[in-house]
Amino acid sequence: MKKLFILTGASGVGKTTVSRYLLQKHHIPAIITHTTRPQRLGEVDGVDYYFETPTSFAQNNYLEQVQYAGYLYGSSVEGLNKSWAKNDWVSIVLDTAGAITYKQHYPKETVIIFLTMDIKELYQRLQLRSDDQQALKQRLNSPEFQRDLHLPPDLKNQAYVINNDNWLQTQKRLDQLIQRLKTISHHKK
Ligand SMILES: Nc1nc2c(ncn2[C@@H]2O[C@H](COP(=O)(O)OP(=O)(O)O)[C@@H](O)[C@H]2O)c(=O)[nH]1
Ligand SMILES: Nc1ncnc2c1ncn2[C@@H]1O[C@H](COP(=O)(O)OP(=O)(O)O)[C@@H](O)[C@H]1O
Repeated sequence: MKKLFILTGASGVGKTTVSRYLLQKHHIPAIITHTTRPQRLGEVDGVDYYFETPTSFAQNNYLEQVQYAGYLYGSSVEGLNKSWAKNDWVSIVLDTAGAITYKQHYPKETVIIFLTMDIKELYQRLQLRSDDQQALKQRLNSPEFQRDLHLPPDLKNQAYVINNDNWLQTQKRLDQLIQRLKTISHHKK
């Protein structure tokens, strides 16, 4: 059965790290989404995101799109269907608004993983990752960042909440979850 793992939570909480782990350890590839945010050092166009100008962003056809800390982000049905054509289990990194939209569109297929972590540690991680203090400040103050620190009421009892303070523990939780879902889908066959 097809599955879509949605990795969500505030900036810096570990969504991208988890998505890479799901690929490396469990062969679950991530769907690439589109954004107008400037490329960060080390990010690759067509790998981390499709980096767009506001004009090119508007030309795509999105299942959903959001604004996050001043930039646009969007994901397409085409991207999902292309990924599902190659792999039954795929992942996507979304803000919580996107996670809610996907849950409504694909209630049976979505598995939502909401990541949390100690807030002080989160600020430190973001400081370490950021090369632009002004951009970081804008992000931390954005209503979207503040909103995504907590599980939204619409996702209550709909998400696996994983604390990512400790990477070894996170890997263990993810492995257990994947194993459980594999067992369930095996019994359904
Ligand atoms: N709804 C939605 N959110 C997205 C999409 N692409 C990325 N995001 C989310 O947008 C937010 C900002 O992403 P980014 O600028 O890469 O910052 P990060 O959270 O620090 O990695 C994160 O919560 C991403 O999960 C998308 O296509 N749709
Ligand atoms: N459990 C962890 N312990 C320590 N550092 C972590 C952990 N998980 C992620 N990181 C680091 O924190 C930073 C933010 O993680 P990232 O996956 O980019 O978050 P997000 O995609 O949610 O913004 C990265 O530098 C990453 O290497």
